Amino acid sequence: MPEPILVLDKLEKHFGGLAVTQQVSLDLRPGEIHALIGPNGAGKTTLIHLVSGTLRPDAGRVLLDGRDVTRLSLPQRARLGLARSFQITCVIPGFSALENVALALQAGDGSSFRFFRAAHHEARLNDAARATLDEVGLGARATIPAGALSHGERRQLELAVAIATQPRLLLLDEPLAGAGPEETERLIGLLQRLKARCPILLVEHDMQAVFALADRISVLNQGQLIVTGSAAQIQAHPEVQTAYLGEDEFA
Ligand SMILES: Nc1ncnc2c1ncn2[C@@H]1O[C@H](COP(=O)(O)OP(=O)(O)OP(=O)(O)O)[C@@H](O)[C@H]1O
Repeated sequence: MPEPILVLDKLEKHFGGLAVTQQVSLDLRPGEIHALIGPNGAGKTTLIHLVSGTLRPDAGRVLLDGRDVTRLSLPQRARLGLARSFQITCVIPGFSALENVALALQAGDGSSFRFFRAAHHEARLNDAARATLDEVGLGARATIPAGALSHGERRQLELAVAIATQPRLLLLDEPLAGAGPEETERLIGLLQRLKARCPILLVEHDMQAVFALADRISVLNQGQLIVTGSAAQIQAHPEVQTAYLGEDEFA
């Protein structure tokens, strides 16, 4: 089995007296989509914050490629290849899709944003940006301002911006939220293709999408990890069914 890219080791987080993350351990391996699910308030978003570096755990460790990054800030983790999409991704509405990706590529190169005017004329950068847009299925929309893209296309662009920095992994918090049925299908296909290049830790409420996409699923409930397993394993798990009582995902 390949070495995991990301390891969460007994992570703990409290907000006042509330234990929101309790001894949570899981890993993310190359080529996989690992979905994190659980009822409302289970602690999924908090766990993503602990991984990205927005929040520091009270105890436990986050390892990226075997390196302990627990004490590193969000930008320091991002530089090591931890890309979080959709909440911190900066897409500039007035810039074309191509310019947005070129800017991300340039930032990933370590060059200064001061040079972006010159850079967007640079053929090499544009070729790479175009290839990234092709990869997410937006090649034909390269010249359209980001602000004029449809909701689903904007998500595709956000993914292009995220992968332009050549991350080691992607943290995706509800990438399908607000997408219509066709857009959802397109995004599922895209995530399926992207995972070979970049493994994905995914928080998603759309259970059908989770079952279609995830190689492994971890279920959180009240801050505790109940089980990690395949879709069939977690669907058959009695504690998972109890945790979801009253919610419609497993009805
Ligand atoms: N900054 C905070 N201060 C205090 N309590 C918080 C804070 N952030 C989250 N919580 C609490 O922690 C618990 C877990 O919240 P979290 O947002 O991580 O859950 P979630 O599984 O992502 O929920 P949802 O599916 O509804 O988005 C909730 O009870 C929430 O009210």
